[in-house]
Amino acid sequence: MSSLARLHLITDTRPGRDPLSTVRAALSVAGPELAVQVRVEDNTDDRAAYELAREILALCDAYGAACLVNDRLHVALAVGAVGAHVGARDLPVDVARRLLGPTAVLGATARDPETGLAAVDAGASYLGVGPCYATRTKDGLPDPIGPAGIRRVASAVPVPVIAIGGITAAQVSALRAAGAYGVAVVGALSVAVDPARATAELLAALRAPLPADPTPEAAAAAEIDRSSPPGGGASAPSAGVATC
Ligand SMILES: Cc1ncc(COP(=O)(O)OP(=O)(O)O)c(N)n1
Ligand SMILES: Cc1nc(C(=O)O)sc1CCOP(=O)(O)O
Ligand SMILES: [Mg+2]
Repeated sequence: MSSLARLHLITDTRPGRDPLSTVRAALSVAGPELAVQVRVEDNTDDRAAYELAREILALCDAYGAACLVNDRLHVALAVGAVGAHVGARDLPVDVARRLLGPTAVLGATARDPETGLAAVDAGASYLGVGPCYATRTKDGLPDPIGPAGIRRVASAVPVPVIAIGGITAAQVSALRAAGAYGVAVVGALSVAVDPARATAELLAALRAPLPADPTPEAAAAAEIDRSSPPGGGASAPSAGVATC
């Protein structure tokens, strides 16, 4: 895997969900632009977690996508996943880094800049930051932090921030503008009527230029404006801009 994917699909293994078909649909659209995080319910036994991770890793390999395992580092190691994700109630980040080795992808949950910086010091290669918005997928979370919370963490740390919690394609632009490198979703894909289409919409939002980003044409035009002022000759100061 060359660089961290911007779209992370986290598996939904709650009753009535079909994680494998959601992963297949998402991979068929996103290929290597997707990372899949295998996350199982706390009461799922290790054998079932291992079997699911093995199947998902095989699917990811077929599409050149990265497979990460949530919480259970022994499962990540057992199946040969590219990395794992840990949070406050899991093994500490430095221990996870030691177990996974120096080249593994290692995500850590952070909800504030201090926790984020500590996780990076301990070896995290990206941060999962949230909950951005209200979510029904996980109980017991603190209040949503919104794009402002993403900005606080993203502006403080030198690693990619993956925003999480209540995210659909509609929120991606605001989160990217706040500094998120990418997003992680559960429900936006697992409960979608058409998960392939929902994946395409998330990807389109992640690929779209941000409002502040000039188009290549506008950037080129601005470059020409800067180097050749109206009428030619030396640059004329623009109104209200002091020059020395
Ligand atoms: C990308 C990403 N961000 C945050 C989390 C949450 O991890 P954690 O706080 O350990 O909670 P659980 O997912 O283990 O319930 C995540 N999994 N992925
Ligand atoms: C697993 C998880 N962790 C979160 C955190 O903020 O740490 S939010 C979350 C659930 C995300 O699911 P959905 O995309 O359906 O809202
Ligand atoms: Mg965890």
